[in-house]
Amino acid sequence: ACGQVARQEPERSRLVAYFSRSGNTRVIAGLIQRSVDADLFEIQPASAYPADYLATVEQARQERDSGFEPPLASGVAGIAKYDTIYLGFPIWGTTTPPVIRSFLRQHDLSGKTLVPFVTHGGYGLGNAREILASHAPGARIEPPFSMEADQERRTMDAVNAWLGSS
Ligand SMILES: Cc1cc2nc3c(=O)[nH]c(=O)nc-3n(C[C@H](O)[C@H](O)[C@H](O)COP(=O)(O)O)c2cc1C
Repeated sequence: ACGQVARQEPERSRLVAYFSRSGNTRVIAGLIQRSVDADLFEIQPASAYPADYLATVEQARQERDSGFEPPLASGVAGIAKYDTIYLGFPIWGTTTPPVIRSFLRQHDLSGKTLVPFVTHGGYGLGNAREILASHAPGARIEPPFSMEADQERRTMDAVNAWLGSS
């Protein structure tokens, strides 16, 4: 018989999941994804943060202080098939953005390897490592890759100064 064998793409075992507001972390996510041949998932809140930077800072501060975990726009289908998750985010208010806590709460990463990649505006990782450890129990968490990246605040200050003087 002429057996019809469904040709399937080999399933990828690596996932790059990231959150990015101003694009710095997204650039790194793309670099990793193309380098290690991973699936890519953008973590997004169900309701987007304000376009205004200062309004976002204030909302993020309130959500951090109250421990709020914002609902996500969507989750990763079939998280079980991945053995390595590269998780990328910016530092917000010296910690992980609230959506990262939501993401870790909603996806069981136990038994998986978690590779954090982090951008910050010059003040370092804050308590992000502790949050990852407490929210991804059972995951093997690798030392994070981190780097300083451009701050939206600096761009905003420069543009506002120019607008105010023109
Ligand atoms: C709401 C908010 C809070 C931030 N808080 C911090 C902070 O506490 N420490 C820091 O070094 N950078 C802070 N930053 C700067 C970002 O971490 C940095 O610009 C990062 O690269 C942005 O990544 P993205 O472009 O992927 O969104 C903050 C940025 C925003 C929008």
